Amino acid sequence: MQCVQASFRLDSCSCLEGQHHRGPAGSSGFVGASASTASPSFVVVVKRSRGRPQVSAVVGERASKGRATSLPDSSYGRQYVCNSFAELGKDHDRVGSKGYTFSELASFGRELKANRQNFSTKYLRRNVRKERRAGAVVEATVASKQEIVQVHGSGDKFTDEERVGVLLLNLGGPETLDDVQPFLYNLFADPDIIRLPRLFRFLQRPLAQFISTLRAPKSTEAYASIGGGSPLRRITDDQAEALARALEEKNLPARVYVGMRYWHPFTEEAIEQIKADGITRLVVLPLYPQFSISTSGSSLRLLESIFREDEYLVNMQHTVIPSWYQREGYVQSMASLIEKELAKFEHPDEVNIFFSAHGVPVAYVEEAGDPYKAEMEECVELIMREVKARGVVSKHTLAYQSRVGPVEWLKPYTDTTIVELGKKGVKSLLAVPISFVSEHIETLEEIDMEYRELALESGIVNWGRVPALGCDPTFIADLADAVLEALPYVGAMAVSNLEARQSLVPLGKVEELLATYDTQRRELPAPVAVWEWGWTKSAETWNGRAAMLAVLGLLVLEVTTGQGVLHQWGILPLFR
Ligand SMILES: C=CC1=C(C)c2cc3[nH]c(cc4nc(cc5[nH]c(cc1n2)c(C)c5CCC(=O)O)C(CCC(=O)O)=C4C)c(C)c3C=C
Ligand SMILES: [Fe+2]
Repeated sequence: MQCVQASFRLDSCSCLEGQHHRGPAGSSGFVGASASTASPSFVVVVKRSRGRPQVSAVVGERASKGRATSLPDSSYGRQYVCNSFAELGKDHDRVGSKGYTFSELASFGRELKANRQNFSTKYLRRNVRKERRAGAVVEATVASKQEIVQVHGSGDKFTDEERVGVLLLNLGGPETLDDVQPFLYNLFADPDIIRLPRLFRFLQRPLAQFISTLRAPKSTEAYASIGGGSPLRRITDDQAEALARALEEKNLPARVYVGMRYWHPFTEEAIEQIKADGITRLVVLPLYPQFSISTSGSSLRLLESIFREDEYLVNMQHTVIPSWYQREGYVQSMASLIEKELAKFEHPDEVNIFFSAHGVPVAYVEEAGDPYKAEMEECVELIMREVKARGVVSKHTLAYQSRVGPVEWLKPYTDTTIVELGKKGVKSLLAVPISFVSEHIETLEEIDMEYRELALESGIVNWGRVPALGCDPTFIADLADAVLEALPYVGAMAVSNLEARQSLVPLGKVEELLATYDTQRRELPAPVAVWEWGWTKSAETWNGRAAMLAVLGLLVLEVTTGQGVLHQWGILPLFR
């Protein structure tokens, strides 16, 4: 076997017997230290990277400095066993396209050696899959736990470089009016949206069917009034594209994926794409500035269950940015939008800056420990501090909108607060949607139509609304910075890295994250009990409650008798 001479001295190295291969379209390889070879210190794999053969993997023990950047073409596809890194050239400190130092590679090698079992199974399988996806013909050999591990392939699309992915998580919205009811079903079937006591969890899906059917006409009308569907997918896709561009400008080529919780493209679809693209490092970024169990929490819980069951994903390095409302770029861009809209009023100083956040049931915060309210209040404070620093003296208010169902939600409610402000003589109001970064049904219909009308009826004369951030350049650049800052934590284990634990939670620890927020996962507490006659909120509350009780009663009857509407629809046999 002849050893190929490279620009470095390879006089004391040898090509690894039976381990080199060069397919017609080039080759790539992965190799482990061999117990059967004559006690080599390192095994070096040469692959093509950016058109040039480069050392792409080294497995060994000793650290030294050196670089192998100008290998001859003939070395491509070969693997060498070397006794020291000095053989690969002196005076250089980086190796291959990954830019690893030799000492990093050596510790990599040590790790592999220490975990030979891991190396020869999980790690190998992952590499085989990557090669296959790149169109390579792959042969893999695991001689034994202690023996040579080897993958040979042909196909040059795959390079050994890291592939960074960013997964944007969002809620999703119906794209057509026909989508409304199934979208609502998905939403209400989520145990993080309707939190049933453990004993009643089996009712989740029938209840979701029931509530979504009841709510569909009202929601359909709302979606019809904003053009027949939610703009969320289009806006989120635009944000993903803008983020990818911003990352590229910051020298991080990355693919950005969109994973929606309740409608297309579903999180599961995004994950399939991430796998197909062979992403090796993933940053998970929920598009909600503030964390809530019902939004980011729900998406992360879903992700975690997907990750747990998939070997590729279990092995993929990742990290999560749970919330980012306190980031300077986000605060600045919100302040700029507010400043710009305020300037449109004749007397900006007299305008009430009215932050309207999507609500959550009080029980989420008080019973389950959802940090949403605290994060929201801090977020508003940070934005107002920035707005005031720019010379604005207007007063501000925070209220919560969009409540659904018969329980108590975070107060003050947006509608009652608008009426109260009107009564107090406020004449100018600037609505600021704060819990979401895209236009959606609750900005376009609820704020722009319902609340505007209510405000005008309540004596407010001048109405304005701050647009959602969308693709605001400062905001997108800040998201890109958040991703860059998160990257060093990718793969960092919370247990061993206190800093990572405090600021960013690796996905494997989402359960821990939620456990902090959602300590006991208790059922919803008894709802408000003030009765008012007429078509009032409390009447709605009681109607809702009565409907809920009726459904429960019917379900119990159906389960015990085996007869009823749900059996006719074919829903209940699922639970037999
Ligand atoms: C931070 C934002 C959001 C929180 C918190 C939130 C909690 C939450 N939402 C519902 C019920 C519904 N939400 C609906 C739509 C919807 N919700 C959010 C954001 C938050 N939800 C968005 C961005 C959207 C709109 C998507 C779009 O299509 O544009 C809907 C459907 C619309 C409707 O019928 O009103 C429901 C229902 C609950 C119960 C909840 C907390 C428990
Ligand atoms: Fe919602």
